[in-house]
Amino acid sequence: MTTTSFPKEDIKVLLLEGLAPTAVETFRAAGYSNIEYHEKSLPPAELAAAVADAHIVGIRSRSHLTADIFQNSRRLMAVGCFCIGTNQVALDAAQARGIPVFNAPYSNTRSVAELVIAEAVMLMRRIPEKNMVCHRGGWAKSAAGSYEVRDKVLGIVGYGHIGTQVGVLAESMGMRVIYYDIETQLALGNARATASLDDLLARADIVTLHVPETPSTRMMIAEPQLAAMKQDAVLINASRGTVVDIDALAGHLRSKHLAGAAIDVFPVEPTGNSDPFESPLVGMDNVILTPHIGGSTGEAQQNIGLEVAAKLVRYSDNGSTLSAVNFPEVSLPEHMDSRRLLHIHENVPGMLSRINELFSAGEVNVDAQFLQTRGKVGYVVIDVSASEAQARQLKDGLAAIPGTLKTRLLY
Ligand SMILES: NC(=O)C1=CN([C@@H]2O[C@H](COP(=O)(O)OP(=O)(O)OC[C@H]3O[C@@H](n4cnc5c(N)ncnc54)[C@H](O)[C@@H]3O)[C@@H](O)[C@H]2O)C=CC1
Ligand SMILES: O=C(O)CCC(=O)C(=O)O
Repeated sequence: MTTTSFPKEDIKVLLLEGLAPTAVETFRAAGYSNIEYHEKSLPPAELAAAVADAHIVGIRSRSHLTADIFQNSRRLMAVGCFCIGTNQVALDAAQARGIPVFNAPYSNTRSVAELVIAEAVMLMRRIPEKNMVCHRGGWAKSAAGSYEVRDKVLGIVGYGHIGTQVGVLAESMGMRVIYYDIETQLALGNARATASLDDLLARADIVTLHVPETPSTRMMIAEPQLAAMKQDAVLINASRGTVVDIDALAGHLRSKHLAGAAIDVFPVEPTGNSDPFESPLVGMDNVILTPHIGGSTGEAQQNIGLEVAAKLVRYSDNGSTLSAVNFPEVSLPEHMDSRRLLHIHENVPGMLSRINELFSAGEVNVDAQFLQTRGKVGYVVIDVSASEAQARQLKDGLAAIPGTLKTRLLY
């Protein structure tokens, strides 16, 4: 009674970007054997073709799933972002095709926060420059420009899951934490909200960015904001590359207005480890450059693999969409004694009555019904006591309702 409407071995799972083995194991343990696994992201044309052939797709931050890809991927049922950010996915286009997108909103939070704290210490001690001098066979033993982080002001831009973790860790080391967020956020410990971004930039010795990529955060730290930072302050960006004007940052580092930076994310990132990396910051001794590894720890990747794969399996097996980022959220009980029909449709008036007419005309007993809408999409789940043939007939009937985006039958 828990198999999906077509055999699980026919459900093609495409996993890109070297997802942790826990992801593959979770699919296999749930009976999904048709798994195509890639260590890297794919070039755009290959990606489009591979996604068009898949029912379930798992990616990280490098694979850009565009509106065109969704338009041409008729089999696609669900997408899993095995990370926090979902800016690489055209979420509205996915929604319009009836495709839920899941992510792992917390699994790598701690990993990013730890890296940021480590970088704050390294930058305040001017370790990047000293490290380079040693590598070149020199010796730069000096306390000039080196400071403890204790009692320094840490300015956190974006006080969400990661920002708050960074703040808690920083306070435990004696830093004074201030933050700026567009939403009113509960201050943890002794952290204090600032009145504005400019206020934060004028007061912080260390500025760290933890905002998502959105229109409001694009180039949020550009020339005027960099100019507003304190002399000898340092900047850490482990959010998204589009948040900082990287050329302007290079200028402020070169002129020694800013003492250093640690940058993990870039406006354009290589698609794989064999591709070249280019940035105006390359070769600058006062900059720590890392290849988007804020969330790349064993712990984070294992947990993300389990979490997102489990969400995809649950949706495929049971229809639950809890924590989908673009889709009506429904947490469903198991349906051991019923057959379950899923109907994803355009969110227009009268849809539910058309669905119900179909069931009363068919004289089928409805055991349970769940409805949720979000944006332009509605999602109805109906459990029925019906034979397989009756259920298939109902599925065909549902598919014929104008405005239907997708239907599925779970046994
Ligand atoms: N470097 C890496 O490997 C990783 C990077 N990230 C990035 O970090 C970002 C933040 O992650 P979380 O803290 O989990 O997200 P979150 O959603 O919990 O927090 C983001 C915060 O930023 C605030 N915000 C949004 N727009 C803003 C604006 N214009 N000005 C000020 N605040 C604004 C939000 O209100 C929210 O409080 C993710 O969206 C992702 O892009 C996440 C994980 C790993
Ligand atoms: O590890 C990754 O591929 C992406 C991490 C990240 O940026 C995120 O979780 O948003």
